Amino acid sequence: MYSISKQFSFSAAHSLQELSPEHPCTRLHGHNYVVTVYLKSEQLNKTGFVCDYKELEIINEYIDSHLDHKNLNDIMSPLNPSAENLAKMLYDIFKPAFPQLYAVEVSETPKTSAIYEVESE
Ligand SMILES: Nc1nc2c(c(=O)[nH]1)N=C([C@H](O)[C@H](O)COP(=O)(O)OP(=O)(O)OP(=O)(O)O)CN2
Ligand SMILES: [Zn+2]
Repeated sequence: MYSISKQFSFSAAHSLQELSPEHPCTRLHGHNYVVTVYLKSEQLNKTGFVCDYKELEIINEYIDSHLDHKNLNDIMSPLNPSAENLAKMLYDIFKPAFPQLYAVEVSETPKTSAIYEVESE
């Protein structure tokens, strides 16, 4: 099995619900998000690629136009804009265009990340 990944970044704000009132993440704050998409295939195309990284440019375009410098609470409502929910949302958006997509990772800080991954199809 071959696997490839590509990273994209954007800046956005959010506040998290369903936390104790004293939790700092209930307040509006921002992150420099990093999104990593993972694609896999048992076979390579004639170029020797799972998929040309260049084909993933539409992911960049989506992130730039829909997520960058936005409030994720507006975009993801009624979902809580956690990294986990954002990873699943992006998987569902990009899967139709990229059937080899099997995971999306969302990192809010250099020390944390959440992954939505489909085990096997
Ligand atoms: N499982 C999750 N936990 C948390 C999420 C999340 O999306 N999923 N999000 C947050 C906050 O939005 C934010 O990411 C804060 O994270 P945290 O690691 O607490 O950030 P800090 O910089 O404050 O961490 P330090 O403890 O200072 O390293 C919270 N949890
Ligand atoms: Zn946060």
